[in-house]
Amino acid sequence: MRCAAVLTAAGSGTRLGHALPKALVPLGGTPLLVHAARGLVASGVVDGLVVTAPDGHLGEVASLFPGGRVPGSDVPVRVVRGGATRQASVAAGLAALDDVAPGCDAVLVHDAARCLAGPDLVRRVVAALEAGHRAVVPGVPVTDTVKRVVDLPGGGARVVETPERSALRAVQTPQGFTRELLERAHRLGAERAADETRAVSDDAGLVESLGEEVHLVPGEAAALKITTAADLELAERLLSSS
Ligand SMILES: Nc1ccn([C@@H]2O[C@H](COP(=O)(O)OP(=O)(O)OP(=O)(O)O)[C@@H](O)[C@H]2O)c(=O)n1
Ligand SMILES: C[C@](O)(CO)[C@H](O)COP(=O)(O)O
Repeated sequence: MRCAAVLTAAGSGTRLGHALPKALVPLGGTPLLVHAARGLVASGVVDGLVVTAPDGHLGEVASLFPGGRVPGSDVPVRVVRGGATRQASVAAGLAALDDVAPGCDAVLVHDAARCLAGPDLVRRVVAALEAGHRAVVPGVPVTDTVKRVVDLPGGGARVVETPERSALRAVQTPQGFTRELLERAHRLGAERAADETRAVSDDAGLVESLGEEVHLVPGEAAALKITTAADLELAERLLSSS
């Protein structure tokens, strides 16, 4: 199996509130997106990488990959301009796959924001693809009780349902797909984007809307998504204790 990865790094990081776009924020002195790229490559199962960069930062992102390679490896990198949404950024990345891994038949989609995801996690996702699954997500059990709510007209919200917790998983990235399935799911996603009221927040969600099966593999705590300043502090502690 020939596997390429799309590393989504084009978000602004509004909830983090840093002066830099989130993927360029340093963790232990190294930008989040470089940590994430190294984690993918350390798995030994990624043949090429497309990075989606924030508008206005393409040169800066490219300079993090001297010679067009992930530092410390010979894995080729192409930097492309991301889109207005994560979904649009992934689609832009998919269009460049053949520049880094011509003819690849599997794709990982990974968030720069999950910068500490480790090589074992990446290998678990790819092993499930190699075993014949066409869509694979890593997930961890949910530890909070989750409520479905509706907003009230005057403000606040009302609980309408408590889903059975044992059946819930918080899903992470990298998510893995056969290339054919992911490209088909994104074509459908682009068609629906204009009139869809409920945005799909991950790639597996697009695949599910095709009626295709998505396989779950165990996730890991280190693959937390850096969303807020508190997440960044936690990641700093995890990094310095590793
Ligand atoms: N238009 C976008 C939006 C997000 N992303 C990437 O998708 C991942 C997950 O997105 P999220 O954590 O929501 O990042 P931001 O959109 O930057 O965060 P915020 O919503 O707080 O602005 C991140 O690695 C982010 O860089 C992207 O490539 N293109
Ligand atoms: C793809 C993802 O990381 C899976 O948990 C998540 O859906 C991204 O969500 P965000 O709101 O774009 O951070």
